[in-house]
Amino acid sequence: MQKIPATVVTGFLGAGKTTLIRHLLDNANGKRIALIINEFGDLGVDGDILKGCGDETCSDDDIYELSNGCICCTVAEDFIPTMEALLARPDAPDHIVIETSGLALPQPLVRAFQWPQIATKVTVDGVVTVVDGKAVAEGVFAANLDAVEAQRKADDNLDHETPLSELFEDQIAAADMIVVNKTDLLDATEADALAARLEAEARAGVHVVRSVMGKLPVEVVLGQGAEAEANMEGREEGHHNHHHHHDDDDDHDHHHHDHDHDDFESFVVERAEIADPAAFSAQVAEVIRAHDILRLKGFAAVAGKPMRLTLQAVGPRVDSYYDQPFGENPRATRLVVIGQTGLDRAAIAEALSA
Ligand SMILES: Nc1nc2c(ncn2[C@@H]2O[C@H](COP(=O)(O)OP(=O)(O)OP(=O)(O)O)[C@@H](O)[C@H]2O)c(=O)[nH]1
Repeated sequence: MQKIPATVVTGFLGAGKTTLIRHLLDNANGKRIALIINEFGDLGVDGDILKGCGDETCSDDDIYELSNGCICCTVAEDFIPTMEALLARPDAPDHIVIETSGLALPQPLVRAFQWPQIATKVTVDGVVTVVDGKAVAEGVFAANLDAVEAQRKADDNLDHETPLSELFEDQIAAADMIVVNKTDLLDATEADALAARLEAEARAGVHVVRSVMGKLPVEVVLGQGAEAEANMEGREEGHHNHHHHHDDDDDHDHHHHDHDHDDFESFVVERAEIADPAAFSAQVAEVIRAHDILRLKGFAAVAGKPMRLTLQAVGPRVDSYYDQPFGENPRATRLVVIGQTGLDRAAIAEALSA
C-alpha cells in the first residue's frame, strides 16, 4: 500500500501559514486534503478560516485541531492518536497537511513519523517553512513579537525555552522548501538578499520560493516526495550548513507580485526516445541542479520498450518507472519543467535533449 503523503507547514506566528494552506485548499483541484492544525494560543481562528470554504476538498470532518499545546511536545498524547484516527478512516485523504504552531520545533514532529503506529501508512512529503519576509528582513523573525511571547506563556505543555533565533534556525534546517512570504512588503533587492541568505542557511538543494499571500502553485508545494522522516540528516536542531549550491543569481531578477503565479512558469520539452533510463535520470538531475528547476515531470519513450517511462523529479531526486504501454498514444517524450520565472528555456531544452 502506498503511504499517504503529509506536508508539514511550519513558521512563526503570523508568517502566513494559514493563508498558504487556505490557498492550497482553494486550488486543490479535486485532491482530498485532510488538515491537522496545531492552533494553540489563538483561539481557533485558523480553524475558522480554513473551515466552511464549502468545497468538497476540505469538509469540516477533514480538519483535526490539536489544541493541547505545541505539537512537538505532545506527540504521544495528541499527534499520534490523531493521526491514527485519521488513518483509520475508510475514506483516506489523498494528502495530509499539518500546520504546526509557531513555536513548534519541526524536527520532533518529523521524527514522530518513524513511530510504528503510523510509519507504514504515512510519510513526510515535505517540510515547508513559511517565513514572514518583512519581519525577517528587519531581523525580528515575527511581525508581532508580543503575540509570540503570549503564545509561549499560554502553552503549559511547552517543554522548550528555545530562543526565537534558534527556533528560526531549526525551522530553516528542517525545511524541504522555504517560502519567503509577504514579498509585497519588500522591494526586489531586499527580497533577493533575504532569499540568498536563507538559501545559504538551508540544506543543499532546498528551494527558496517567494510568495504573496501564500499563492504558490499547488504542484510546487505538495508532492515533493522528500520522505523527510527517513532522511533526518542535516535537519537536526541547530545544524549549520553554510554552503552555496548556486552561484548565479540572475534568475532572481524577475519579480512581479501583482498576480497569482507570476513568479512561476512552466513549459514543455519534447525530445527523441531515450536510450538508457538510468543515464537519463542522471542527466535530468544535473539539468535540475544547474538551472534551479523546482519540478520536472512527464513521460519518456525508451528505445526498444513498449511501456512508457514516467519521470518525476523534485530537487535532486529523480524517480522513474514504467507505468503503462503507449498503446494508441504516440511514442513521445514530453517533460514539463516548472520553476520560478526566468528559466533559461532554450538552455534547458537543449540540455534535456542532449
Ligand atoms: N501583506 C501581506 N500580508 C499577508 C501575507 N500573507 C499573509 N498575510 C497576512 O498576515 C497575517 C497572518 O497570516 P496567517 O496566515 O494567519 O499567519 P499564520 O502563520 O497562519 O499565523 P498563526 O496561525 O497565527 O501562527 C494575516 O493577517 C494575513 O492576511 C502577504 O503575503 N502579504
